[in-house]
Amino acid sequence: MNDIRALKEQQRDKHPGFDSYLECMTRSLFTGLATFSLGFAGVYFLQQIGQRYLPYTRKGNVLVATLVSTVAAYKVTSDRTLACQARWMAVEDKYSVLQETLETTPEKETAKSRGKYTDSSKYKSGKVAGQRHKASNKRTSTQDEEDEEEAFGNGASDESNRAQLIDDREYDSVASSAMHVTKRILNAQNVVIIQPYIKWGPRKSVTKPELLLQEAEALVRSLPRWNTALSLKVPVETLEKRQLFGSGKLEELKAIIRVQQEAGAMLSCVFISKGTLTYTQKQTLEHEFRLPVMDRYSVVVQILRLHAVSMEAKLQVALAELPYIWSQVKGQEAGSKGPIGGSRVFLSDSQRQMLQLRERKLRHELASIRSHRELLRNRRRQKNFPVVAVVGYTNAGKTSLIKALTQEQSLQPRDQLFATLDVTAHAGLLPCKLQVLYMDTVGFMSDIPTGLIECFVATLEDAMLADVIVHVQDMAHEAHGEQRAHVERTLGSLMRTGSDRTLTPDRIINVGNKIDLVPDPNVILQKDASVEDDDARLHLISSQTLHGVHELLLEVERRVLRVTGRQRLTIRVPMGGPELAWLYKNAAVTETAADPANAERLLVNAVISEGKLQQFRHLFIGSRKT
Ligand SMILES: Nc1nc2c(ncn2[C@@H]2O[C@H](COP(=O)(O)OP(=O)(O)OP(=O)(O)O)[C@@H](O)[C@H]2O)c(=O)[nH]1
Ligand SMILES: [Mg+2]
Repeated sequence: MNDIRALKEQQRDKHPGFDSYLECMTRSLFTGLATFSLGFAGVYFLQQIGQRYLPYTRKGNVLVATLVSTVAAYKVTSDRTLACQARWMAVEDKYSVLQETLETTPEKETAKSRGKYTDSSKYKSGKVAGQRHKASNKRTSTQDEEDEEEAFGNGASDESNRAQLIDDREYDSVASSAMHVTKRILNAQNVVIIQPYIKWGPRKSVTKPELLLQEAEALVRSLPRWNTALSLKVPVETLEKRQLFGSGKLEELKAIIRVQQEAGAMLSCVFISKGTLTYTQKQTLEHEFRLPVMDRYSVVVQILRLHAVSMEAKLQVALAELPYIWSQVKGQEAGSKGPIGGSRVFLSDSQRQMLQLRERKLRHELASIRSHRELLRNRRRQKNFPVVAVVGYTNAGKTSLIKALTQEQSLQPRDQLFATLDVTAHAGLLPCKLQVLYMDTVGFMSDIPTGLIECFVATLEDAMLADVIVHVQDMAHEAHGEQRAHVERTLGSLMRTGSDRTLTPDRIINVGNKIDLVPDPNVILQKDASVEDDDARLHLISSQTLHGVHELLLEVERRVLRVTGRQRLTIRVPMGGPELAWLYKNAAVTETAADPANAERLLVNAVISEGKLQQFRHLFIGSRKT
């Protein structure tokens, strides 16, 4: 697993002997030999000086030097070996627990299909399974498997039921007539983008129309083989009008499209960048333009369909499509007499039943996946790894930031909207050597109907329950202020709806990303200097050049320690005793040193939670003082 390998490599420099037992022993032996040589040379040299005054023989000198350096070398080697052994065993145990935690996150499915992590079955056999058994000595792997079966029911048949739900031809034809979405984009699509905006009055668009248009273009760019043939912004009085635009404007738009077509452009569709078009608006515009018309909802659904990798994400997207189809059907039933010419959604009785049944099945399957997620979340909590969720507007650089913080090479940031559709866990190491799990999340976007986002809210539950939330903002984006406000509003409403945790400022770290693209970062710094609460300050970084990433890591550490009630302590433990191994396993050990006051003891600097400290006290203290 790449996370584990990267972590081990990071630790390797800091912990001699970390990587393998053999290496551990070899290093101890070399330290012993070095002590012997230095000791011998030192003692011999001192005796040579003393020989002027005392009657030493050469043989005597060698004998004394050998004796003294052998004792010193023995002491150093044995202490080092014991410490090394304890550390090696404990750290390996701890990693196997981490490995198991990552393996059993809901992302296991995603990871498998992306080939991101190694096959989990490998860890259930042989050496690693043995270690896992040792590490989680209260739970056996059989218990784990029973839990999984209990939560998932009969795994294989569930999988095939879910795959059937996704691959349903009858449904696909209904979806394609209602939304113009397709399973695969086979041919190049030339899209006309029209961005309507209200110029005056109380309902005036908050975001500048140029920025809205840029976002619409970015949505089109996120689809393979989709090109923008033409993009226009059009002022309107209201977004509710039957034909959306005034008659004069509509004629103007039709003429522009006609000119394009006469010049030989093969236009595929018109993308009206409005959340959802009503059935009548869509019908009217399709009739007028003589081209299929899509709105933001259907374009986003098309992107989500193509980017969904895990079964959960696919089911979520499938569920997100249904309200849209029903709204089109209802619009038609309401007797809106749209002109003939648009794509009508005729549903037979059996198709209606099919849609109703599909909705029930999708909800059932998602509920079962979510109960499994809950189970895994509880298990992850028991394992006590602090969780840091990375949230933000789509394309702000969440995945890139996690890559910068964890050095996990398998993460592939993409310049696409909604590139990440699954909440995935990635192991990282804080400067104090405490392991944390970073959760990558689905990006937010404004002007996306709530029905579409609701389906992904459940995946954000994990993020809401994280110890610390990192809010990534794209400082190079002109509308970063609006984007930040939108994310904060959405996070606030998510907290109100489902979570038992409050969104206190000490849990949120504001990160200003892509600072390498900002011509004058001082302007941002000056603005931020007026913020009184230190916790609300913006941390300026670039995930690409890694500028400010180390400072951010220190801030993440500070918050994690504070929020999770962990503390740094120096604990005195007997050399080679069980205490050291216990600390390596249950706390983050930063440093060990010989106790100058007592040669039999070690001073261990560790980061430990209050609960674990109580446990340590209970297990080891009482009979002795630390
Ligand atoms: N110049 C620059 N580009 C960056 C930086 N961080 C991210 N990017 C680029 O921004 C694009 C989006 O990055 P991602 O990390 O995929 O963004 P995201 O927030 O995970 O996006 P979604 O998963 O789609 O919501 C990619 O092309 C990155 O290479 C940065 O600090 N500087
Ligand atoms: Mg991402």
